[in-house]
Amino acid sequence: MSLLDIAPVVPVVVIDDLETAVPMARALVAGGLPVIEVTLRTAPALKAVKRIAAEVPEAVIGTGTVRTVGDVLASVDAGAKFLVSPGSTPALVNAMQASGLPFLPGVATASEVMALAERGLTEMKFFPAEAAGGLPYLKSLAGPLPGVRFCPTGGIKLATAPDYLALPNVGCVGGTWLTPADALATGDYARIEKLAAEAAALRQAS
Ligand SMILES: O=C(O)C(=O)C[C@H](O)[C@H](O)COP(=O)(O)O
Repeated sequence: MSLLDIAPVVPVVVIDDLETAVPMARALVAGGLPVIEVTLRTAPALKAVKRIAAEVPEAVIGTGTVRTVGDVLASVDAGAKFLVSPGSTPALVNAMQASGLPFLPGVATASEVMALAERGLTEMKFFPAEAAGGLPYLKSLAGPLPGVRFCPTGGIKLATAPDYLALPNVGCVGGTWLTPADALATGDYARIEKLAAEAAALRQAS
């Protein structure tokens, strides 16, 4: 099954404390969101991926903020099941393709989408979704660029996700709202599970 079709929302998580990784992943899975993107923006990120991969087998754990060939190799090494990048350089896309993992290269323009389509790629991250034009922009891409589907991410919340999910060229959306920093800091995993459950219910609602 495509990465875009497993769950309506992909939580984008920033791990500051390694100890939060496993209980956080369990809460997201329990709420109904098994696809989890750990951003490589913090020191414990790769260790967090490794732990989640080992201890939460129901999670489909991947890395985000993948910017370099080194990030790709380190992600594979940590046990990531997919890769997400904010943008797409030829060297990075080559490395992501060579990894053999599913991946969502970041795009924000029609030309970027077309460059990836020339490589046979049909699933991408639209980033930064709201800032780059949001719903009307994605709607405008659907006509001239059929066959490409997106995971818009950046500025999307529970309230705005349904409109994105209703677009024919959107498979799922990504966002950080599922794992608020204060909930992680205080160990409020029940709140994270509740946020995940609300988001997981969007597929039926949309
Ligand atoms: O660094 C990356 O590659 C990312 O994944 C960036 C995230 O997609 C955004 O930071 C989403 O953040 P929100 O707008 O809070 O939902």
